Amino acid sequence: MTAQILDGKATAAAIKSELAVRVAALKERGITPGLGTVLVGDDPGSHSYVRGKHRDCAQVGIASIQVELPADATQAEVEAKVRELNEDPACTGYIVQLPLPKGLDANPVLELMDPDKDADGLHPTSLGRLALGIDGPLPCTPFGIVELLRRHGVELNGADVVVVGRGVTVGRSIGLLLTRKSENATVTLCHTGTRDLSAHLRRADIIVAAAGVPYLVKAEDVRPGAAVLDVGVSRTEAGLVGDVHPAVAEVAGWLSPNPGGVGPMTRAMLLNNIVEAAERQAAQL
Ligand SMILES: Nc1nc2c(c(=O)[nH]1)N[C@@H](CN(C=O)c1ccc(C(=O)N[C@@H](CCC(=O)O)C(=O)O)cc1)CN2
Repeated sequence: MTAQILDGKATAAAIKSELAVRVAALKERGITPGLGTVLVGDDPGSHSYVRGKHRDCAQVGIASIQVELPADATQAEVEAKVRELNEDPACTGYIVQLPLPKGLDANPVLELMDPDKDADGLHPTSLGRLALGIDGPLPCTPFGIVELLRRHGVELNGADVVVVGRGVTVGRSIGLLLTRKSENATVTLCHTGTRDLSAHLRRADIIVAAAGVPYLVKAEDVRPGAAVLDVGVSRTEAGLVGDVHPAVAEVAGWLSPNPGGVGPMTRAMLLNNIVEAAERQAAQL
């Protein structure tokens, strides 16, 4: 068996075309959505992701506000930038690129954001809304995964989903999305304390590998026909390496590759969150 590809690049392009139409409609009503980004430090991955986010904005007609701080910025300096974006009317939504450099605490920064401008769905209010089933911005990577599966016709209803990794951007929140009535999946969250990871993986209909451990998921861990999404990425001497071993493609029914899978979807759902927030704002006019 060779897995069918869950093509994040093509799916994200289709979503961006749909969003461009909605942005044009907002502009006709005098509303220009604007994405702000706060990028601290010189991590090359974070710089590349943020560049990608602003490139996407230009493609769909969303305005860009870019805030950059050096790696030795203080907690107070980062928080001051967040306060500025809270007050900036041109910025309808924004994100703080994670992780922050060592020595900075992301949680107080996220808490300081205006929840109505949270484009990442990572503010405590947004995560609380998700837990309570109240509409609001959804975390971009989990949202992108759901959308990628949905647009390829991969069944979530009743599926056994095994997630590996408990980071805040994926593992912590994806269970909240996938166990909603609309998705109706059963979710197991595995992490470094999990006793027999292979046993969990082998019974999964869908695997979301978001641990940041090179080739953690091997072909022998995957049930034939399962859908496997490679989310984690590690920078090694051999270049960027995902969490899923290439031989998994011979066993899985569906494979979301890395790159070209969940990454572009994360960016597309960020734009979606910005457009939805602007539409909510337009409905109040
Ligand atoms: N504030 C946030 N920080 C982080 C998030 C997030 O959702 N919000 N997620 C990740 C990084 N991330 C988004 O910021 C991200 C990761 C990957 C991609 C992407 O498009 N990847 C491409 C490859 C790009 C390259 O090689 O440089 C792909 O997978 O094809 C976009 C965004 C952690 N931080």
